Amino acid sequence: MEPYRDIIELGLFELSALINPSGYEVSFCTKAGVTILNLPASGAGGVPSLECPGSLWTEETEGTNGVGTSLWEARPVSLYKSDHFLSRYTDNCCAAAPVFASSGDILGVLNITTSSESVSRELHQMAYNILIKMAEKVERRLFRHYHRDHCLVEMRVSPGQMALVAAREEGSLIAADRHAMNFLRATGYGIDGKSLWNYFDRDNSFFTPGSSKSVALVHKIDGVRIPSKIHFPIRSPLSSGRPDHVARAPVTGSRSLLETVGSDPKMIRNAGLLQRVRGSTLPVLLLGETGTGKDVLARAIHADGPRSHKPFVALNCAAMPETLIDSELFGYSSGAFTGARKEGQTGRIMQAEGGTLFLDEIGDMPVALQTRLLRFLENAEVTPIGGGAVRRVDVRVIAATNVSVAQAAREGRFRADLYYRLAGVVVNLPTLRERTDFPEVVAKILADYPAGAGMSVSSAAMALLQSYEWPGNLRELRNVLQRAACVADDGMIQEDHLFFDIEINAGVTSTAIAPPAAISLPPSPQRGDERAMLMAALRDHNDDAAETAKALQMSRATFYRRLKEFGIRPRGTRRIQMSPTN
Ligand SMILES: Nc1ncnc2c1ncn2[C@@H]1O[C@H](COP(=O)(O)OP(=O)(O)OP(=O)(O)O)[C@@H](O)[C@H]1O
Repeated sequence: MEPYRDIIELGLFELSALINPSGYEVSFCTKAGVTILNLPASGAGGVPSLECPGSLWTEETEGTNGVGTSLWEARPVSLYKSDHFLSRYTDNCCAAAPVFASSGDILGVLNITTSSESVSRELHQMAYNILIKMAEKVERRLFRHYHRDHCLVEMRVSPGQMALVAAREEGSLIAADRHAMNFLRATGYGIDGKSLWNYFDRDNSFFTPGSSKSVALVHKIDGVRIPSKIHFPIRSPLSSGRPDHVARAPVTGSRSLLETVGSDPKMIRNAGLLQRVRGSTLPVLLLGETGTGKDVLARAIHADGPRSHKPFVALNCAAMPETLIDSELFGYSSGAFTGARKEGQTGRIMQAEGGTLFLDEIGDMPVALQTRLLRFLENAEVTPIGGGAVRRVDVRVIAATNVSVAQAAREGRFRADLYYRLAGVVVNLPTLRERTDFPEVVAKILADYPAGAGMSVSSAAMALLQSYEWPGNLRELRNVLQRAACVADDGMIQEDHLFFDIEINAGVTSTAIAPPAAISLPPSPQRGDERAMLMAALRDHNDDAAETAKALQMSRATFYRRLKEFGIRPRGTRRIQMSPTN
């Protein structure tokens, strides 16, 4: 179970992002019916979760219920209020879909539940459809992960159905998912000891590994062409990029100053300045908006300097009460105050001896403490609270803040003399929207994150990222990319994998934040789900608008109008070609 946990968590996360606004909580239960993972409904406040971890949902114990019935029948199940057997559940709507392991056994079920009164039968049906798609997606991810060292063939066996097989490079079959099994068995064969070429005309292009490629496998018996994609082993050095990418995450080792600064001219100037004072003890003051990378840069300055083999000690001055900062910084002698340790405590400054002391959020340091810090910076001596021997300390101080200390000094909240002491070298970090090396930053952040390493970003997704304001700067970009890397299915981040922190930002920043058009928030949960459903349907039909519209039983004109209404921007060329008669 453990190796699969990450993949299942990603599925839950993605499912939650899609249906949580309608008041659903999502969970995963083992094949024994025990909830092991749960994401509560947003805005649930103190309302207890319906499916908390550890709860048991078998048919025997709880009567007809989503999880238990789905496990029993080994198929997706949806229950709307009075469909439940026990009266205590008849206010709830739930649905569950089994997830099959690549062996064909049930691994567990994905489950959605809500007690929200506003969920109509239609909305629940939509949520159910999304759940089924997600369970299949999780299954495909599990299959791909399990067979990542084999050739993977993705066959579109019907307009809405993808089937996966794992094969050796010469075509002999290793495994097939349940959709492929159905498809191949339909020809009257099992897969044991078989090769792809028992079912399809031999395709010589299959034998030239190098990258993912699209082929049409021609069925031996009826000559039907099955559009397929072949992916050679992901770990093979031969499996290089796909055509539609603009950023490919390089593999990075430990982060140096130069790696940290990227190729933005302002950051390069900063790096040059820092290199020139590399060996000195001149204090460095890092100024920049929240999330611009001050902490990361401080660590890189230390790691790249002659003190790298000595401690790097960080103290967040905003996160501690005044009394604690004092004792944290300077330490205290035995019995200095009530509650103090008998043997006293060494302060952070002493702990950083020979190395670097990083004072984060220095602009929030209480004025009384600023005086003590100034004294230390002037004479490099520490006197623990409660007395004791004065110690000389050799540390380099790096301070950082996202508030304007110059302004704070003018207003008397920050000692001007401390400002000048700290400002030996002042480094202004540009905001993310000012940086000129955006794609490079994206690649670097992706490479830092296990699920992101090796991921590409489509041109459209990159354009969308670049159009955003990024009030949370690199930190926010990291969050968005991490989420996207979690939900992207095939190594490529697309527009609809991007979920921005708009709600969070709306609460905490004064900057005007324009959400990019394609992710504008839906006005109501129902609309949100319809949008998600449209996007899921498009994905399932390989972004083919004609096929998607047909599957949804909509005219193409209506389908395009809905896409436009929901701000869904089509990707492939087929989607933007529409005949005037439609
Ligand atoms: N050079 C970089 N390359 C890649 N990612 C970076 C870089 N700098 C910062 N980040 C990402 O942005 C996140 C936030 O960076 P950091 O904590 O250094 O910002 P900060 O300016 O100190 O923020 P705050 O002022 O809120 O403390 C990091 O955790 C990291 O994920």
